[in-house]
Amino acid sequence: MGEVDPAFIQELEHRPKLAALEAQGIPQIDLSPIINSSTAASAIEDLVNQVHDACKNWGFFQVNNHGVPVEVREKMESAAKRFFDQPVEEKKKVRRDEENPFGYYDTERTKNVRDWKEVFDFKVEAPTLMPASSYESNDEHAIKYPNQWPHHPEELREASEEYVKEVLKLFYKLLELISLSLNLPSNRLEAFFSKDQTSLARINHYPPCPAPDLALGVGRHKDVGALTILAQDDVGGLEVKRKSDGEWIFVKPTPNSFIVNVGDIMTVWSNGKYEGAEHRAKVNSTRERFSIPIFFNPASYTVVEPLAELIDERNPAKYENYNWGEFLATSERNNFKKPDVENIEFNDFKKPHKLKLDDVISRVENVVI
Ligand SMILES: O=C(O)CCC(=O)C(=O)O
Ligand SMILES: [Fe+2]
Repeated sequence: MGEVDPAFIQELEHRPKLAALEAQGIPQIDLSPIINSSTAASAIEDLVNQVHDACKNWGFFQVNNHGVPVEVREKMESAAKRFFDQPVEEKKKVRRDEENPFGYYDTERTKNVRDWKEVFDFKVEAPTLMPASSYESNDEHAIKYPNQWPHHPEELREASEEYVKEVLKLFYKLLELISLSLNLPSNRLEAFFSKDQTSLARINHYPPCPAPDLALGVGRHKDVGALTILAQDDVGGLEVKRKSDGEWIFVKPTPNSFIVNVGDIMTVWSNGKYEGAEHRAKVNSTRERFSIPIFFNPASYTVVEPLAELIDERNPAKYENYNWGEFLATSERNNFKKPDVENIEFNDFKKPHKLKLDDVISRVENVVI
């Protein structure tokens, strides 16, 4: 990546402050009650309440005692480092392109500004049934995309597959807790993921940056899927926009914990009870940083709409329904073929019936950029 190309430079108001604000961080949730089999019902109830408050007030929380074995995570992290330590020509052997949207990529933009990062993407379920780029609603053009695994390091595939298997178990536990926290049966959301899920795992590598005051590793955004589970290393850089006052709060790295956040699909399912928060990743001039998010998404043919149990006369649906595959096809086509335009985001794609101030602001920004 070398020196700072103007394409990486953030507008003045979006540049990061180098001193981090750590006060009153995201909620910490200890999942041991659901890992131990002999847990009292009251402990589960307490956990469900914590999940409810975290999803509602922050859209983000951190979990520990989550059941993912530390060795599995360490193996994943060391294979990831070995992959990115290689020369760029080697990494580009598995580059993502119009034929295959998964693999290595180093030119991603968020809100039309280059991110100071390189990524390696792979699907949780492979091959994944994804809509072809020209989407039709009864899509006969769905394509089964395989993952592209590099020859070097050889262990990346096995380490990744093992890692995903363990994080999936955590995901299903969180999904149960979230269902309960919305006063729904614990298995209410599971069916969305039982077949053809389009979940995506990503390894983010942020090299040291000569201008960490001007560029960002990932610019401000909300995740578009249902739920994200992210592992970050000990360097730190993730910041979450606190809902109560709009301040950017640094998420202090905690060894062996995971960061969980709500995405736009969950916002719609919950009819706006749980809304994800904007977040971004800062970079620094001395240390490279890694983070590994898994974006959990339903099957591409899912129609995303507020859950019927959560709407009634007093709580009418706040969102129109939309087809997840159509959203994916539109945003992916946009990112591959028209790199100079804004990436498609949820707010541009489907407008809630009732506009909230946030939506208005983000659309105004989209126009200005
Ligand atoms: O690196 C991080 O901490 C955040 C990454 C992120 O938000 C993303 O990849 O969507
Ligand atoms: Fe994100």
